[in-house]
Amino acid sequence: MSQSRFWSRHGRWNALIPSSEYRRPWQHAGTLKRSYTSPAKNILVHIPKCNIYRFGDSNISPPVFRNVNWTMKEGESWAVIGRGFNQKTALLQTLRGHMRIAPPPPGGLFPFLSDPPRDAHAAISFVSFAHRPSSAGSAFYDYTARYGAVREEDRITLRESMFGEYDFLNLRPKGQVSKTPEELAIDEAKKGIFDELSARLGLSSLLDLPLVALSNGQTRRARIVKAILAQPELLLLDEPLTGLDINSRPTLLSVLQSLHEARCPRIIIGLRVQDPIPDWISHLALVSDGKVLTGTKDEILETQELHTAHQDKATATTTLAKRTEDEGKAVVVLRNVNVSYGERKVLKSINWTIREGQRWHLQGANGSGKTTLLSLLTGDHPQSYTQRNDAHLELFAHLRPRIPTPHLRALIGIVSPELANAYPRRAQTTVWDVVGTGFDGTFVPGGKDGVGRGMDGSLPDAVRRWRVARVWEVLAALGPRAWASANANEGEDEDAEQALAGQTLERKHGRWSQSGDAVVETDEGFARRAFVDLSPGEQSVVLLMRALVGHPQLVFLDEVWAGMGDHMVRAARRYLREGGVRHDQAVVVVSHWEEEVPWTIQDGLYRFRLQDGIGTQL
Ligand SMILES: Nc1ncnc2c1ncn2[C@@H]1O[C@H](COP(=O)(O)OP(=O)(O)OP(=O)(O)O)[C@@H](O)[C@H]1O
Repeated sequence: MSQSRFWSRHGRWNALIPSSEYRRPWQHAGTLKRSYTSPAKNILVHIPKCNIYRFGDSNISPPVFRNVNWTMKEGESWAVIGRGFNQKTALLQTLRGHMRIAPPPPGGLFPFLSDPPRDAHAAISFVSFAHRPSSAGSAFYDYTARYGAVREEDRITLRESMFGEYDFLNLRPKGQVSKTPEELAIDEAKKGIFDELSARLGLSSLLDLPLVALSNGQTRRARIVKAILAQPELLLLDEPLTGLDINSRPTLLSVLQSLHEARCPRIIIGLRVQDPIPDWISHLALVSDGKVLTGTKDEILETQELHTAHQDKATATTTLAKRTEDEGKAVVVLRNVNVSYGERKVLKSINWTIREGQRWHLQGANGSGKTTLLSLLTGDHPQSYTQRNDAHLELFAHLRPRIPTPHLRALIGIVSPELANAYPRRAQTTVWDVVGTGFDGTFVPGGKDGVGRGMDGSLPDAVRRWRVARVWEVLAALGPRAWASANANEGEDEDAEQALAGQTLERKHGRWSQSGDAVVETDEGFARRAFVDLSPGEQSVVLLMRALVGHPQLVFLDEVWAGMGDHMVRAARRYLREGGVRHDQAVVVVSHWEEEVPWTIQDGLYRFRLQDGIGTQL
């Protein structure tokens, strides 16, 4: 069926065509028609000079946000931009009803939902790309399952995940009752929309793959499509661009723009301060140090806050030695390495040598095979064992089958979205425990002092003491005091360190430090906290500490900044550039944002790009 016939039969999902041509959403049978006459209906979000508290905190405790004055009107396009400590996400969580607003806004937080009254829980959706929530359980989730034969329970395909496995039988989701003609009409319209969105977001060729086989960026795009199909009235997307390759970003933004303009759904996006702000965004809510600054994009961009964040990137200095070329010892040698799933060839004849001391940026579009390549090097991929004939996979001067996987885990420090999702979140596991598992590359804390048992199970006392000292070292370099220092100094490190040294370091009132009453958690306090209770950004930092603590020969930093606040990123970048990794360690950074890599070409950075399965050193 041609596209125009499709639209005329089912009513258009107006968002997919320019909004100036068509502005009436939800016209197909059974869906809600909206009119926009009453003034309340034109106000989407209304927070008039209120404080925002965590539930359970009284009005005399310090609020998460003080004196918030935010009115979002129909027709405006808002982004929430946050620096540090996940405050952006806290503001978005406020819109989900996860915070207490005092006094409660007269007319409700969402005036547009008042006539006829609609349930905000049903009307507002939130998609976040933070790590696995703590509610997902404490067990280790085997993230390597996707590389091997797909298990029966993981067989559900992308298409089935959108519409249900028995959809073709036209049955209601959990019953045997056939769908009504009206339901079938809605389904058909939704499928058309789904096909259109899938095509625009590059998912069409993946619809019949098992969900577990999708790459990170492919999964993110699929989650956005699914959220849109659920027909919320307002969709909150937290960091939708993170993890998307450079070509997908404009496409996704243009889809979001047209959906928003057609109000099906309206969209608020959460961005990090360092993210580019899409042209179509007209208004910003800038969240910083317990304050929310709202206004037009131009007004907010003029404020000092955003400038400093951008300046920081330019001011860092490097300590990286000059390019080592062929001097260092080879830690990885790949020759003619291949990975395929049936007919699907993901990596074709890859040749790549990584030497000690080198810093690499591994590049490639979503689905180009970066994670697959790293999983060969970490030994997690079953095909790391089966490189035969002229294919050669050598790790730390041994052929892969000759080096036991537990040894590899101790020799490689890794941060990745897959590992972050998989890391067990047991109630009793502390930050110290998690960092301590980095020495042996395990997932279960153990050994005296929680610093592991060593490869042969007997850790000499001297090594144990070194490990303990080393945990304190990374806690100091990457923990809350380092973030506060990065926050305070905006570039002048020494002054800030001195200012901090004079402070009483104690923890008060959760994770959000308030402006004016600088409160910084001690390393000891942070080390004792339960990993599961940390914010996603804090968890990311702790997993970075885990990757670096043992000074492993090879470090993989895959989307290392995910979820981290601006201050954390600054502290971690500084540490990485200024001695956090030594000259005998090799580092591979995977990121779709060149500016996120802690080193530049001038510093001697090497680049390896995957495209259509082929790897090229640039
Ligand atoms: N079991 C499988 N069967 C078929 N294809 C698979 C399987 N596992 C992975 N793939 C495909 O392999 C390709 C490479 O995936 P990979 O996760 O390595 O990409 P990536 O470069 O890391 O992407 P991203 O930037 O989105 O993280 C993807 O197109 C994915 O769909």
